[in-house]
Amino acid sequence: MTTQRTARPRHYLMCRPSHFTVTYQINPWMDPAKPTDTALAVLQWERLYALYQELGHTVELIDPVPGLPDMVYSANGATVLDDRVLVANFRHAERKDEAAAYQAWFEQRGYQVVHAARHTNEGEGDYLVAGDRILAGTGFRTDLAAHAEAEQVLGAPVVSLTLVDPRFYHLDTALAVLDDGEVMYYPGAFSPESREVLRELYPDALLAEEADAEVFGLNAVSDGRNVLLPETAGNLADRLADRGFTPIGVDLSELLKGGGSVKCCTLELRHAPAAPGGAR
Ligand SMILES: CN(C)C(=N)NCCC[C@H](N)C(=O)O
Repeated sequence: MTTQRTARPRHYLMCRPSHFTVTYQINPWMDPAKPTDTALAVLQWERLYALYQELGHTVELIDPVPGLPDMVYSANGATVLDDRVLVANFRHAERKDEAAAYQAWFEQRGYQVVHAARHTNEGEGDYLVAGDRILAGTGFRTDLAAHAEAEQVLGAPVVSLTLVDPRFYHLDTALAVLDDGEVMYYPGAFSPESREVLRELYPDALLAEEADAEVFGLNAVSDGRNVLLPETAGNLADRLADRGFTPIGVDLSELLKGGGSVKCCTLELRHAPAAPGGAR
């Protein structure tokens, strides 16, 4: 019998790709010699933005900043748990200034804790909240030392996972949280030790094949029932359907040129009810 899945309304932060282009290379997917089409990127992004709202989710927006073309990947801006925000501290100079924009956005909304990170971390690119724990990537972008800082600031136990394949440079390219206790991942992206950790924590996980991982199929967003993922990850979509999820294919081919897809464009805001007199 197929498991019945229940969607939970979510709250997301997105950034319109008004200034999207690829003029530098900080991951293997980016090629500045390949032309980009900003108008098409905006159109594809608008479809994702509309889709979330059609599914009953709330989406807030942060203003894109000229000269910060990667700001569309809002998942990298911070990690939010209840009323606590750990702001990103980007590895590469090209993205460093994004942190101030994200920090200001959260401060203006009256979050209790808005922590400017001491250690290099790239937000939900490497921190995925999975029920009561945080799965944390390291190896390419987020420093291992940052994981202890995340645990302290966000107040949840962190499980460190080491990424070993440069194509999958953020945890959210290699693993997606489908529900509090359920994940899908591509084993080949992880060190043998981390594969063992994942096997123990999630013996029933959906294991993705390389072909689906390579088209960023794991860069997916789930609300517990609907799973939005790149439309090219057809095999993975079928396997999600077998497990009772509703896969929804999305075309973000322009944003793939920057090395990101659905999840990268989506930062989840998980917060407690605003305190009396709070700004939200
Ligand atoms: C799924 N991924 C990797 C993300 N969470 N973010 C995409 C960041 C892309 C940007 N050009 C960079 O290389 O930082």
